[in-house]
This record gives sequence, structure tokens and C-alpha cells, in this order.
Amino acid sequence: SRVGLIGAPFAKGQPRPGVDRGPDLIRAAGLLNRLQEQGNEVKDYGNLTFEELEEDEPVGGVKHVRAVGGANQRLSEAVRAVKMDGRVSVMLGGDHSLAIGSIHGHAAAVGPLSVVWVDAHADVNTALTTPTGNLHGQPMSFLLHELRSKIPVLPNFSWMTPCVSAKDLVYIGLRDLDPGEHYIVRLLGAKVFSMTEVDRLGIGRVMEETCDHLCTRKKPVHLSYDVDAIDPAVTPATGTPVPGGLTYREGVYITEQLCQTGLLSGVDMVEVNPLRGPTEHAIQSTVNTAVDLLLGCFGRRREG
Ligand SMILES: N[C@](CCCC[B-](O)(O)O)(CCN1CCC(O)CC1)C(=O)O
Ligand SMILES: [Mn+2]
Ligand SMILES: [Mn+2]
Ligand SMILES: [Mn+2]
Repeated sequence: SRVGLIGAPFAKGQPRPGVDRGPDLIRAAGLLNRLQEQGNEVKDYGNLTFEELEEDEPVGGVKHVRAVGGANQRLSEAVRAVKMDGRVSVMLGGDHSLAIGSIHGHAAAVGPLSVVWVDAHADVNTALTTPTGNLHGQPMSFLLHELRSKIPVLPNFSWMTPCVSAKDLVYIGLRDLDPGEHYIVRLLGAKVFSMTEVDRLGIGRVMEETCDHLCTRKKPVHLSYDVDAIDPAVTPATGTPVPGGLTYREGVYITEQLCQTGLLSGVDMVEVNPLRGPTEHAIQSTVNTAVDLLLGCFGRRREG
């Protein structure tokens, strides 16, 4: 594939420093060369720079609203440009609030799309249901048409409108939902493969059903991958680790199968935080897994 890399060193969707170092760590682990070695034509658009705001007081308990809104407006423009260049966009985070701009910009370029959200969390809290006020737990609520009436007007968010339908959303790896999220996900009828379904059905069946659904809808696919979907034993260097996650093999299998659909049109890889890894080895395991997941999206096959 023709691939366009965008680094988004942004951390204000959550309280822990370090996640802004993700893009350069993933590059340093050799992503570009590895993608090229397996036959992709890759252009690295570099890292976005985000304006430092003096004033950004919480709005109704929601933190860093203006910074997150501004960053995502920038990111949306950047992703749209990469898509208009005829490339599959790869957004390297940074925290998961960046999915707002990434998915918005992708949809601005290609129109209606499907979203596969691989995460321990649903990230669908609204500004009114969030238990923490952290916007990395809320991106999906800004993107879903069905939640439009539930989203308050927030400063620096007026540039965006919802662009995803719940019937075009598939969750994989969920295991830590807040009460409001559980209600929303069940109400909206998004396709959910929590870790319970992964255990019950096996990853093979989960991906069979996921890919059937995607291929029936035939829309371009946006894969938003939170490294905390993978078990913390493999990817401990992340902000909100939750035990009982996907194995390395399950995580890679997801990307291999999505690659096979030929529908992959945009990818996010987020929440790598080197300051959360207890050891250098833990950080490297996390970064290397993120790289391997991306390689799986772009043609790497374990069978060769
Ligand atoms: N759902 C959480 C975590 C969001 C994680 C965002 B990410 O992008 O990493 O998926 C809150 C999680 N929950 C809050 C109460 C605690 O006791 C347990 C964790 C939130 O802050 O909204
Ligand atoms: Mn997430
Ligand atoms: Mn998560
Ligand atoms: Mn339930």
C-alpha cells in the first residue's frame, strides 16, 4: 500500500506525562524501514506541532478541552491531506482523544466509513458521563451520529460534526467499561466483541464475523488501535492498563485479517507511554508490539 505516517505527540486527553513520546519511539524502532521492506511505499509527514494554550480551565469537569479541540482540528486537516494524497493514513499517538481528529479527517476525505476500535475501553463516555473528565475516554461520543444530542457545545470543538454510525462501529477487546458507557454501547447496538466474546468464540470467529460485517458494508475501514487492548504483560508501558487483555498473537491476528479485507483506509496506534513502563525491557516490548501490529496492517504475514 501507499502509506502516510503522521506523528501526533499529544498528551492532554489524559493526565499522565510521556504519551507524547510515542511517535518518535515507534519511528526509532524502525517502523518506516520495516514497512518499506515488506513492499509498502511510505511517506513520513513528520510530527504535528500543537499550540500551547495559557488558559484551558476545565469545562463542566472536562479537562484540557481547548487543547484537545485545537489539536484534533489540526490532526483532522492533516489526515484529510494524507487521504487526498491517495495514501492509507497512519496516525501515531499520543493519547486516544486524537481519534476525534483522525476519524473526522478520514471521513472528510472518503465519506462514510466503518470503524474497528480495538481497546480495553469503549472510549465512549460523554462529557456528562465521564468519571474522570479525561477526554481520551470520550472520543467515540463526539464521533457518533446517534449521540449528537447528548454532546454539549465545547470551546474549540465547533469545527467538527459526528461522522460515524453505530452500525458501522465494531469493538474488540473491551473489558473495562464505565456504567454510562455500558448503557450507551448496548443502546446503540454497535457490534461488541468484548474479552468475554474473544474467550467464548476465539479470535478466529471474532474476525470472521468482523470481516463479514465490514465486507457487507463495503465502506473504507478506520482501525483505531489502543495498545492497552493487548495484555499488560506484553504492553505494560501505557496509561490505563487492564489485566486479561489480548495476547500478542490475537492482537496481530486482528491486523492480518483486517489487512486481508483490502478495506483498510486509516489506522491509529495510540497510548504508548514510555514513562509507564517499569523497565526498559517493558518499554521496548510495548513499542515493538505496536510496530508489529502496524506491520500486520500492511502485509506482514506470519506464514510468510
Ligand atoms: N473509562 C475511563 C478510562 C479511559 C481510558 C482511555 B483509553 O484511550 O486508554 O482507552 C475510566 C476508567 N475507569 C475509571 C474508574 C476506575 O476505578 C477504573 C477505570 C475514563 O477515564 O473515561
Ligand atoms: Mn482508548
Ligand atoms: Mn484503552
Ligand atoms: Mn452487560
